[in-house]
Amino acid sequence: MTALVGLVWRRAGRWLRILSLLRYVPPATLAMALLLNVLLGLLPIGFVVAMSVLLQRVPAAIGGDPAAWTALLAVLAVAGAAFGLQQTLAPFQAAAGELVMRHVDGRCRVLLMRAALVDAPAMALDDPELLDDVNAAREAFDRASASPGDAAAGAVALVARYTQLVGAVVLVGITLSPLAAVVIGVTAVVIRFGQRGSLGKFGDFYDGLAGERRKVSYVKALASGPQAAKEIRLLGLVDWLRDRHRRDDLGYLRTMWRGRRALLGPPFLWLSAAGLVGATVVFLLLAGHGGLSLLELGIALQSVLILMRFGVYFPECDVQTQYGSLAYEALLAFRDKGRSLRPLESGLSLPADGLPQRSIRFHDVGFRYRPDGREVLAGLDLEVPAGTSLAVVGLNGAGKTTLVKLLTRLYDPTSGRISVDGHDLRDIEPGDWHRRLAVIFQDYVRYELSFADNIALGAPEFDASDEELLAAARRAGAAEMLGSMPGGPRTVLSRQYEGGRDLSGGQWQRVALARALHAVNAGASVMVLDEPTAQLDVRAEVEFFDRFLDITRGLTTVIISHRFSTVRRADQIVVLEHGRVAERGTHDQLLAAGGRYATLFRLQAERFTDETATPVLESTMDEVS
Ligand SMILES: Nc1ncnc2c1ncn2[C@@H]1O[C@H](COP(=O)(O)OP(=O)(O)OP(=O)(O)O)[C@@H](O)[C@H]1O
Repeated sequence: MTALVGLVWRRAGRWLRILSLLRYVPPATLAMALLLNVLLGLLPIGFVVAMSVLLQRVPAAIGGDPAAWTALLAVLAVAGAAFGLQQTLAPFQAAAGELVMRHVDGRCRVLLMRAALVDAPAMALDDPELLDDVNAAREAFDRASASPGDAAAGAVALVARYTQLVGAVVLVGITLSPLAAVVIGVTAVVIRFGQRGSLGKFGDFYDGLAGERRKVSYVKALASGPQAAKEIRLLGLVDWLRDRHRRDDLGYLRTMWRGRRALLGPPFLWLSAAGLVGATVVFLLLAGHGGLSLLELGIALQSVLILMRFGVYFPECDVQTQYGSLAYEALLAFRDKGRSLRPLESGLSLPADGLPQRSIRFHDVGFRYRPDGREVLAGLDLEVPAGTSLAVVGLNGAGKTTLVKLLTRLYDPTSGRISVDGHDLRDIEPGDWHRRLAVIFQDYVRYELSFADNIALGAPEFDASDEELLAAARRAGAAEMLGSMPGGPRTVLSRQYEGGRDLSGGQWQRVALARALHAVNAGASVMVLDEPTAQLDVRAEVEFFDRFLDITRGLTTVIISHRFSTVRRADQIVVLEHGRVAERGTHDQLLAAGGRYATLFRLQAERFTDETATPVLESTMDEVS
């Protein structure tokens, strides 16, 4: 009993959630969709009545009575109109459903975007359970499965089916008997709920396979997308990928088929049997009635047939409402779980205007990505005086990028705190703080947009002129490449668009630098550069550092680099090791101290003079450790 109540409660909740989506549809569109569906539910009932009247009038007409012929033709016209109107309205019903779907999906896409980029902290996107949810929602919007909009449109389409059900029950009640109406109505509803119940169980089972589906889609995307195409060809991975895809896909499909057989097969047989019993009872009642007219018999028989159609799946609503509601639930789960992972707000929301005036400080900061993970930063103490530059060097995995993620508040410290001019960073309004930052991450985004837009996105709220964007490009050494672009700053930075251009890694890095410089023009005062010259050639790197002081003048700069030539001009250099500062000082102080930095610098310098491979810190670090 408790299980049944639980089931009804869950189902009611699911339907309420689907119905709540209709608030995203403009009232006029919704009213039109509902009206069309009510009409399409009533028209078959009208057709049944008209055909039965027609049947009743045939004997009189063929008896030679001209008035009966006229009446027969009038009824035929009504039946024809009911049928014709059904056919005419069906495409409008589909179009109205499409409109409902588009309105709902449009709003849900924004909801997903907000959930991923605003509600959830960055760490939520490291959680595999949350990734399954976000993937389920994204799959739906990519039309790989039913979307929330499909669920809403499916719910509206159900109105036609249930209008028909009520109409047919009423007809059976009037023509046959109230008992027959109850029997047939209950049978139809039981079969309907049974079928939907097993579809629901299968839906939950399908939901549980989200992780498997993610694996299959990843391999599919890898094999068909352009990103990995070069490496796949060169490494000869085509056969491996094909086998891997076949194995994963078949493994997933076999599990799904097994579940589908087990969950849908037996209920289908039982429910069909129940339908047969209900129909037999009604036909027995029909046979025992005796005094039915031809009209009543015609109406009763056709109504019973309409009701029996409730025993099959409805192609326009069932899969849509079932899987579309799962996609919506996944979206809501992602949003709610993401919100629950948000660090507790301090309650303060200080403006970041003018910060930092004195310094940014890391106070005994500790950090782990997951509660059960290793400590990536441990007891990190660091001060960056405002208006100065700090360079951070360290082995791969030492925690340099993590430090940047904390400084930019994508994550908060697990212990300790970061302060800006004495204010805890958590007390400063995050959006405001972000506008004070100009950041280039190691994996900065290469937007498939125009050259100008790629730069303008450094400060989207700032209405920059082309001249301002070009000034940022010139300072970053990115303006030269415009000479070879037919569309100038409007050239899309991807060959996949007409007139578009692909850029080399180094050229992209200059565009990213221009984006950061544009953010500075728009008011940012803290510049964070994670490996800003990794992809620049030697000449470009020298140029960059010749201009480094000019570019960063007056700014508080944090620069991460494996190249010592890059960091030597920084006001302060720290060597990060095991999540804490191992050495600090200026380039000259660190060289004079003769410690780790000095050893590494000399090793790299020797490499330069030997004109061997590009000197990289990690290889030299490995040699001394
Ligand atoms: N999202 C994440 N979830 C879990 N662990 C992570 C995540 N990102 C980084 N790590 C781990 O944190 C450690 C520090 O990574 P981080 O990227 O900060 O190092 P890094 O010093 O910048 O390295 P590199 O020089 O290679 O860029 C590494 O062990 C890495 O595996």
